[in-house]
Amino acid sequence: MQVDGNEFFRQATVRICSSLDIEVALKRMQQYVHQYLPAGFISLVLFDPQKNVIRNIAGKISKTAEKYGREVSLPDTREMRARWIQKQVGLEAYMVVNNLEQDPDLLDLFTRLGLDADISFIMIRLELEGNRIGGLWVSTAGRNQYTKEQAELLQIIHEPVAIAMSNVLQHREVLELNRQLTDDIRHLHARLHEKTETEIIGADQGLHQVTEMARQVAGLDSPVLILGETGVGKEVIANFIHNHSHRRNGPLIKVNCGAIAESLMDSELFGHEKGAFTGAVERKKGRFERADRGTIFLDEIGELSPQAQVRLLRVLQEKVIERVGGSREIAVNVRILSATHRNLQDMVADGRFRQDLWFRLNVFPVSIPPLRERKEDIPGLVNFFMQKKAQELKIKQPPELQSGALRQLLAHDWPGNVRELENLVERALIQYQGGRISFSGFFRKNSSLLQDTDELRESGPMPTLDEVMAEHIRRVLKLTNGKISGPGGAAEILGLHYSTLRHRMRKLGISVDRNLSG
Ligand SMILES: Nc1ncnc2c1ncn2[C@@H]1O[C@H](COP(=O)(O)OP(=O)(O)OP(=O)(O)O)[C@@H](O)[C@H]1O
Repeated sequence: MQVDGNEFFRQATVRICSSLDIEVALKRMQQYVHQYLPAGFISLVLFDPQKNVIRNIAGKISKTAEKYGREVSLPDTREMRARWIQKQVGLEAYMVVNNLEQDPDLLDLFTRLGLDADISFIMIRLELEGNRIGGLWVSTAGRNQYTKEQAELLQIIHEPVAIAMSNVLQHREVLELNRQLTDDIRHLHARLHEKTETEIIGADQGLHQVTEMARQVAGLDSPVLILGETGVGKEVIANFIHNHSHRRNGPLIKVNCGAIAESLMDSELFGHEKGAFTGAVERKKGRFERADRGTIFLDEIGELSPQAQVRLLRVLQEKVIERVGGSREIAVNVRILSATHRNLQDMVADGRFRQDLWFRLNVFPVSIPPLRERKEDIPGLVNFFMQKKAQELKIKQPPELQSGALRQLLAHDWPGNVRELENLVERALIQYQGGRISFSGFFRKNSSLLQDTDELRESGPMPTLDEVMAEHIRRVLKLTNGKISGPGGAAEILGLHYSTLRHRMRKLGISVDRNLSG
């Protein structure tokens, strides 16, 4: 068929520029080109000379190929590199392959891509400002389908196609930057609303040693492992270390390793490339990348899956991460703080936690004692939480404590540590109805005397009311060391006048050591 080159150029250019959606534009151009040469498949292939890889960015190169293919390494032979990089237009402006069997390098590439080798194709070199950016691929099934003249006809449109390809890439980059910005803003908003308390109550008392250790290590980049029961304030110490380090203006990214599904852990920590797995519709930065030039706080580190432990070890050793589905190493500059309420040493002994990872994390362990071992901190904590919670609940003036209230708090065992104390103060303030505040109601409700009905039914013959009362009074007397009246005495805790309590005790046959009674 006689073809007017100028008309071909004009019509093909109009089509490749006809839509912002490159898939639509490419399809229109394919339909036009197909009138002059077989064009079953048409695609734009990007070439990255640094990595010596190619990637399909629009259209399809065959029936079975993925639409947006992954990066594929080119065989690293001199001939192959010359084909893609040399600029001898005329010799390398296009490539016509009618029989892959005659081209071992290309055949190898096709085999690796899992593509049918029984095809013919033309690849037109695409350049922009003298640099090779990729190729226009046109292919059809069967051998010996193309002539040199057809390739030369296609070559006429290399410039408009290269410009269209460059526009697509820039447009996608803008979209990706936009998405990352939105993602970053979302994270910053989340951080703004996170509590980042830096004040350590008890820094001069029960937490003196812990605070000193945190201060010593804060300025260094060493990993710190923060140990302690749940709710003791591990996160408070992590905040303190970050805020006293040279990274304080960088991000502090918190990860609760126990709260992330195991299947998502790798992608959460290290990010993923688009298409890395079903649902990975966009590239996503992981928490390590977000923490770059800052600190990452890995809470509940004992919950990390074995795979994530291996990947974390690699970050600690090599200071690089690899996104899921990616092949590129990304350097990260991150300080690692971790915390757990578990005994990691036992977990190492049981084979549940990697010993090499434990050695790396345990460079500087800081153990926070439970609240029951530092009761001297309770008055300061109560005062702090009264102020804080009153503010949150919009109570103008936090109420004063009833005499004896503190004594009650000091007597409690605090299995839930500081968090339990914080919650108790909040509950008391919510229910506050004026006057001085007391916490006795909460402790009474928690008493084991008030078992639920099932437990009661199973616990054998029911005690009489007098027996229950007698046991409860004896417990309270034990708590107050036999003190009956006055602040913190048993009468106050039980909400009785002291003479009423004495009367009841006499009636129930409860005696008390006279030296202790008030
Ligand atoms: N020394 C402290 N000074 C001020 N607030 C504290 C202190 N210790 C704990 N808190 C408060 O108690 C609550 C629990 O503390 P935090 O979350 O740091 O405990 P954690 O040990 O990290 O808990 P978990 O084991 O559940 O992760 C938080 O609201 C925190 O602000």
